[in-house]
Amino acid sequence: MTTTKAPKKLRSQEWFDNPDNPGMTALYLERYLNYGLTREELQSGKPIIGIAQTGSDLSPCNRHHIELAKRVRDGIIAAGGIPFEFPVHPIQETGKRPGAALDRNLAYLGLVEVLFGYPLDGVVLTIGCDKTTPAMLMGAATVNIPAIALSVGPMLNGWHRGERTGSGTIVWKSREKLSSGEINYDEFMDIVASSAPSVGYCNTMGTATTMNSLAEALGMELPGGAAIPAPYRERGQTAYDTGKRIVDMVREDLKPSDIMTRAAFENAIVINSAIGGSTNAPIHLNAIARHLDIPLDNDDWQAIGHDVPLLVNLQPAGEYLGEDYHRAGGVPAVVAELMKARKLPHPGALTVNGKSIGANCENAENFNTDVIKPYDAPLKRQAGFINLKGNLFDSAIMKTSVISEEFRARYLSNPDDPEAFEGIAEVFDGPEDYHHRIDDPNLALDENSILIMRGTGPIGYPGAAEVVNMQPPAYLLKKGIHALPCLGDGRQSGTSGSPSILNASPEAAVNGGLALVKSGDHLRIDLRKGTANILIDDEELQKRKDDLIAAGGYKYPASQTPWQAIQRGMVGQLDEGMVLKPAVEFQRIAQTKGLPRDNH
Ligand SMILES: CC(C)(O)[C@@H](O)C(=O)O
Repeated sequence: MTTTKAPKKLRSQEWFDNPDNPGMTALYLERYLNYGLTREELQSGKPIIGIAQTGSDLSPCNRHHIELAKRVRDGIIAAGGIPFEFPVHPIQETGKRPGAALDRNLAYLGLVEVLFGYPLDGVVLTIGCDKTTPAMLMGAATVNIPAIALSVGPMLNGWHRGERTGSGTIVWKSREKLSSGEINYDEFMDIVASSAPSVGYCNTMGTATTMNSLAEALGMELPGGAAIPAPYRERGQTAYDTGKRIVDMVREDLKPSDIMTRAAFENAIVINSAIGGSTNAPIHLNAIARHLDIPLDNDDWQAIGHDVPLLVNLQPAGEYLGEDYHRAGGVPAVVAELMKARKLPHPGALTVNGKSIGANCENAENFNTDVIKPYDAPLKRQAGFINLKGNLFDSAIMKTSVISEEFRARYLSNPDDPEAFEGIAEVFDGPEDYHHRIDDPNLALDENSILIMRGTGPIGYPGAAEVVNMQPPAYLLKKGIHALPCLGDGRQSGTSGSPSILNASPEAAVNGGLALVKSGDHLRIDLRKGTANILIDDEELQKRKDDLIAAGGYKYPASQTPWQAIQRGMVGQLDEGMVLKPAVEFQRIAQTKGLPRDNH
């Protein structure tokens, strides 16, 4: 499928070439002429292309975009456009406290104001670190001017003593060894540093590689663009091609709403299961969809994604890392495997290059079937998410592809009650409480314990922190118990191999079911039925709720910054994408709200 649309007056010309209002036109033009740009350039109908720059010294995962933007500029100029690079509020997953997710909606708001308020005809979205990708796609969806995403790419593979060390995943594995005394603090630091050997984002299938792969799956990146490691030659070349392509997209008036359709989201859900994508993906894709007025929820993730097998053998669900993923063929090779099995739901979905995802990928070669498994010989069958419900919450996600053999044998193998387990709750109010008490022998935790982390959702821990993957106490680790069931209203790193029950909505901070659980309560989780319940009767549960509300509701720490307070007042829950409620009413503003008014 290709797109050809009649040329229309460029948006930027309303600023730069409006003879009906010479005063304003002169004012809009004069300062931009100071860059050495000529009137001829700005008034001849050349598309003005924004480069939304997410790289900075505060955001190491995206910092390489500062280099790549040079090649994007070259591409834009080569295709007859004019590049205008501008900064985006930095979001660094590993650096920002109390959590980078708090800033996703802030960066989104900033991008919307820039795209709407300046003379831009199209935009290159420089994506990478976890939240930069959804923030940019949400902004592009809202303003709906032609947009194309460029990944910064993963870091090179990490190595330590001849073994691959993957971002994040090695932290969770090695902290167990540190706790049980197998390695010391310095060794721990060296092992973790080895996993971050170059520019780029996490080299595992963490949230960054997931979200960049899904940006490609949604059709918003050039084919093959997600997996190229940041330092590779092809990365700069893709940057150049991306710059060239956005100019033509403006000429074709190919907009995010033409590409990110319900069909594209359904493709992305299937591809997410096949790559073993992060539990953060439903949050962000549900959010992007909301900004496009496309219905999408966690029931869709289970219905469309659960039966899809795991094909990509990357950590944390598998063994390899980002360079291997790229060399095996990246997203196009995964899509080709799905297509051969007729499991890509919508091969006809349009992508930024003007062709369908099916046309782009059907002949893509899989160069390493140990890294990208054929559909009929997957790493795991039925590897998508389960959407659990019950009196504990209305929705919480469990990633089945990271359920280990040890976990399955201990919790999910009772022949009389397959896929279900019961346990006794130990409740922690936030990560501080967990760190303070987990090794206390008086808790007497054992394999029947279920660890609960609450107060960590979008309101309780503003933005919802990645704190739910809790390791067992040292005394259980030493006995060989590497994972207890974990459950929480916060999130978990996409690099974690723990099969936690995450993103529970509504959260404790709005007096959801988790606020009512007490340590010692019996819980029942049934993966086949998709249920998670406290085993107490409804009357007792209602009484606990009444008592909690009478006592003023679940308590959480006060806001520490203005944005924390503002967002807390208007943010939704994780199952609905943690979006700002008023913001979703502003879908497609460039089409529905006209142009902004003149400023003088
Ligand atoms: C590893 C991080 C920082 O936790 C994140 O990038 C993720 O994968 O979720």
